[in-house]
Amino acid sequence: MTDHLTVVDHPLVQHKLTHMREAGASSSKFRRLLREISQLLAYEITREMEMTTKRIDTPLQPMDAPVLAGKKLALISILRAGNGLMDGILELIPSARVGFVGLYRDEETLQPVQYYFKVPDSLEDRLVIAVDPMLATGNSSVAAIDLLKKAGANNIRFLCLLAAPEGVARMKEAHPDVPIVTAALDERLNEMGYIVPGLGDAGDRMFGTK
Ligand SMILES: O=P(O)(O)OC[C@H]1O[C@H](OP(=O)(O)OP(=O)(O)O)[C@H](O)[C@@H]1O
Ligand SMILES: O=c1cc[nH]c(=O)[nH]1
Ligand SMILES: [Mg+2]
Repeated sequence: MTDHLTVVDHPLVQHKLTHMREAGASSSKFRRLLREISQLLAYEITREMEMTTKRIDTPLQPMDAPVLAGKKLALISILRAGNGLMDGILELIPSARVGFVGLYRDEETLQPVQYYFKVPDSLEDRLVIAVDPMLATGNSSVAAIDLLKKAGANNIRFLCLLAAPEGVARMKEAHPDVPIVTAALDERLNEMGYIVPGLGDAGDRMFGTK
């Protein structure tokens, strides 16, 4: 991918996102819509994956048919909310290897606190897609990608549902080589570091916590 930021303005994505933003949406509805959107965003972020051909026999004749090249991609969920995107993407790419980066954002300092890290081997040979619904200050995604690079990843893309301009700028500064795919670029962050208009705390809305 060449653009640093891609906003997927597909009507189905935008319609589903509007329903997710609504304050009254239940956790089950929120999770279902996130799963559905994740597959549409994954479709976009996996464009331009490397391809090769495989010799096969159709019922009529042999052909050199397109297949994905190289090692299986690595899908990395930034816990917890990343899991809401990961499940749907795994349905689309069932052979993906899966990793987890456990981070939460300290509510006062807005700095990420790490509590878990487990990723597939040979990250340096894989396309790595890191997923987290929210890109707010960018502190969490920058930290997660720092860790992935330290573990060897060198071909990383970041998939999120909502991004704030502040977070996009922070990612561009820290990781200009990591393209971002999102469903929407919102207006700004509020004084608490929440994306506005946004949808609130994605993890809490998915899991029914406060
Ligand atoms: O760009 P930032 O300012 O770092 O904010 C974004 C982060 O905040 C949320 O996670 P949270 O800390 O609420 O953890 P959770 O997924 O466990 O709810 C979100 O899922 C991102 O990881
Ligand atoms: O608006 C925001 C900002 C950070 N994390 C969220 O879940 N929502
Ligand atoms: Mg949260």
